[in-house]
Amino acid sequence: NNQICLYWKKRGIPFIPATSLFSKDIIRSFLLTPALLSEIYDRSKGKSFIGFFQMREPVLMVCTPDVINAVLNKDFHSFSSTRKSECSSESDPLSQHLLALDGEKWKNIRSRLTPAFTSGKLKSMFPIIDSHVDEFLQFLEKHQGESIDAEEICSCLSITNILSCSFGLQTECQNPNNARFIQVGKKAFEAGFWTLLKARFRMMFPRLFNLLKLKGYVSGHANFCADFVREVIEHRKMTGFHRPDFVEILMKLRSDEVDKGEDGKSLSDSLIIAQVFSFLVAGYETTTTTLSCALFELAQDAHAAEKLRTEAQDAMELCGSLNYESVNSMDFLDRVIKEVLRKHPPVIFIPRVCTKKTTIPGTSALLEEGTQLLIPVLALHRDPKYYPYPDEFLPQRFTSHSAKLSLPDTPYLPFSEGPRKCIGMRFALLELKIALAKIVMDFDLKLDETSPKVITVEEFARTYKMKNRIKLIFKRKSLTSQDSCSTT
Ligand code: HEM
Repeated sequence: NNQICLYWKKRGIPFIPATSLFSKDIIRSFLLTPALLSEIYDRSKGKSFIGFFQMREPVLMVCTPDVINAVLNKDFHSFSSTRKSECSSESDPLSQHLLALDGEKWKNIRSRLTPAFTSGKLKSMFPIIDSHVDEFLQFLEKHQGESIDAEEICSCLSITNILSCSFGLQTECQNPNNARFIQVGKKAFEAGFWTLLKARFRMMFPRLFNLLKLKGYVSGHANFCADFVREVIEHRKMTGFHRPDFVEILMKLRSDEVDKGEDGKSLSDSLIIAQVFSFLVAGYETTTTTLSCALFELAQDAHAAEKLRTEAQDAMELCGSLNYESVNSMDFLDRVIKEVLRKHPPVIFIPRVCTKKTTIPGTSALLEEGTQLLIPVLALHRDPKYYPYPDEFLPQRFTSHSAKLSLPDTPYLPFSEGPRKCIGMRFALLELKIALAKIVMDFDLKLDETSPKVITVEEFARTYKMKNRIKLIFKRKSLTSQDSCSTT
């Protein structure tokens, strides 16, 4: 142990000693549990950074907004990587997606994917998402008064939107013919306990992970989805079928590039498939968790739900319908979502790896190439220094008059910051806005009595632990004038 601790000592960096390999804490240290990360953050006691060990691997936790800003933004060139070694493309062709790439390959794909997420493209996708939300409302109507599992229904809406918008699947949530595809999509990427173990193993031993030809998903299911996208691409090439989804956008980007004479570098079918997979991997669980947590909070805050309803109705009246412009004009809706993502950020830490020998920004402490860094998003979002009453749900903290809630002043990082920031942020926000605005307009919602009133950080940060936990009851608004749910 002493030998290992020398690692941080030699660099003059404050640190927490490694736990013995035989201690029961070793599992927590391998899994990087939310509770452990909060403990490490608390022990940094206002220092800009603190070293610790994930099992025996040194990791630097970056704790203050100025240094975080340097790592994510200003000195991005020294910290552009998210893992120690790339996934091998031979053992895992689907891993040639944005989340798994680094360096020039990442830069190249990122810049080519960015045009797929402009407001114009998202606006054209509005009717697709809106139609899935309407099917979702029909489901709620059919099951009103029943106790419904929040995670189950939100994951269904989230996967349907992604399979439809990214994979080109023309689907209705409730159509039994699509049920198999939805189940397979969910199973392939569900963040179960084993997926978490594999993710941590890959983080610590990337070369061994590749050598063992392990994959971050269930191969059989993933191949089924990949074959499906391949068929969609072929079908569209042959028939010229038009639908404003990501498959079409990426195919169009490719043909534009070919027109510009960049044929040699054009996006191959498999690269397109890998990218739509990244949208599923990155967007499915994150959106599910956010929507479940938003419904959980609104079910317990009748005042916020009512305010949201009034705002949605006003926006409808002003614009004639709920459309791209009206959902984006809803200021309180925006604050509700911001506060949900502050209190329950689905990505609880952001990993970075030092890509060249460099000093910690603002200090003389030297970091070697390959050093792992970690930004503890959840712990920062729950620090009362930045967010008074951090465990309360207070959308009003995000007023236009409040202090600047972004780096380098305040750590607000649900989607991260800098060049590697979530590329799907605006797509995710659009889905969440349409769903929440429409749900509160049509339904009163309350928590089932069997449901806990508080979700612990361990629960929401581990989606598989949230299953069968939050139970909600929906009641159609028009039917409930006098017996509407009283939720306070
Ligand atoms: C509420 C929902 C979501 C949250 C909270 C979220 C959060 C994040 C975070 C924290 C990152 C890591 C950024 C970094 O390393 O600095 C990320 C990356 C990414 N996200 Fe999201 N995400 C969400 C939804 C989505 C959706 C719906 C999509 C796709 C349509 C998506 C696609 C991606 C991709 C491709 C990356 C990798 C970006 C890169 O490395 O360049 N995300 N997301």
